[in-house]
Amino acid sequence: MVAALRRKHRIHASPGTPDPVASFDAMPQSGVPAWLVRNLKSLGFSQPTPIQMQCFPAIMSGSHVLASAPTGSGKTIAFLGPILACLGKPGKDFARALIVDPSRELAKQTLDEFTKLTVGRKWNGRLVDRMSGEKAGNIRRLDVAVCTPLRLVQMLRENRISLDATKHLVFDEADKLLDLGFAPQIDEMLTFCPKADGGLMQTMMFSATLPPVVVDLAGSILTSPLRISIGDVNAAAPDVEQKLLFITSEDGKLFSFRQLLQDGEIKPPALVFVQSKERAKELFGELVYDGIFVDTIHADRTKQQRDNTVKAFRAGKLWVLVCTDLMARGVDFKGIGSGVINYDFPQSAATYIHRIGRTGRAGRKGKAITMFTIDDFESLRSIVGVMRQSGCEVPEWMLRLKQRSKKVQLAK
Ligand SMILES: Nc1ncnc2c1ncn2[C@@H]1O[C@H](COP(=O)(O)OP(=O)(O)OP(=O)(O)O)[C@@H](O)[C@H]1O
Repeated sequence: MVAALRRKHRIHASPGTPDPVASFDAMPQSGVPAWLVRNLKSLGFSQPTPIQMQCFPAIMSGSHVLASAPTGSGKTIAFLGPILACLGKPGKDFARALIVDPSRELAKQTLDEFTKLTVGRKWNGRLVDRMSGEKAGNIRRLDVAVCTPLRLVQMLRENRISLDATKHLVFDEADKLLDLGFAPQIDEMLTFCPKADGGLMQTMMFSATLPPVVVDLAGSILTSPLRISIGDVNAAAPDVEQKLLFITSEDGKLFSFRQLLQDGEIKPPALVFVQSKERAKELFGELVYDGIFVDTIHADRTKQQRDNTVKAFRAGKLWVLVCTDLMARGVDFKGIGSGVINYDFPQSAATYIHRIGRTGRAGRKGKAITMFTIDDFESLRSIVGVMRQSGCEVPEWMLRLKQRSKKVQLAK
């Protein structure tokens, strides 16, 4: 029966992983508090997603966990839920569980999910950022702390907070946190974590993409982790229709984008990814004069501006949100149906998977359009690989372009 359940939901688990739970109703028998199951159901969820089925018992067993599942498949609750079950009830210590997210937007969203899960109960959760850091010495009780690496390390370095009471640690979007941009901060933060029996407290890593090099790296941080994956590893979410759009020159992108909007190919709200903050500012400047309700999110915008923009987009007050890869990871916008546009070509298959994963979430259908020019030919192959793996037909003309790309490369 367990094997059949795993097969049905494409759950892969390393030997020794406890049996998955098939339904919310079965959860109390395996120690999940009744109030938590009630709250899960009152969110309108009829059954746990596959990653939740497997992660509740795996995390509640106390093991370290390395887990991957498609974008939008409910990974946040897959770690928050069992952590709350392990913590049992609100406590008196600081940061009993610590969730590390690569962006402030994602950290805030994780906290929102915590708030929904614990509604009606006296749990404490908060974003541990610079502001709360100033007051951090006064915060005694904190069940779940959510943070970004930079702020966390700053506060640890300045001895304003301590992780001595932390029992559960989650690296959300683990491959992003372990890549070059964040690795020094993660290394440093790990030196502040108390060790037991030579290892870290229960540590868990989650992402939709875990390339082999990250799995190796994770192996040096985690102790005998249970390895859990749903479906194909490093694949796009199954409910996203993926399209490629060839644009003859960079200048043609804006015209094509306007055309896509006009033809209804892109239906607002739309999330438009560009490569840099300069590109974001440039495109925003163009679209704002078209009378489109547009805004932008990139690293140069203040915290307040970013928060307001996310709020406005969520409330349906913006049609188009132009953003950098800052928004590629984890962010959950419910209304995006046919509106993820890669205006600038993603630099890696992982970035592509996460960007287009902003749509087609939680069982809803989605559509993503990726523009490319002759300058992107060299990167095309890995994205076409992801599309093929998802069962997309790669048109004949694309295959011809790939041949041309070889010539282009040779000509260089
Ligand atoms: N059991 C469930 N049934 C239906 N919807 C769910 C369930 N669990 C979570 N969701 C919803 O699914 C959406 C996606 O969840 P979440 O953001 O956790 O995805 P994710 O797997 O972390 O995605 P990403 O890899 O992009 O970060 C959220 O809106 C969440 O509330």
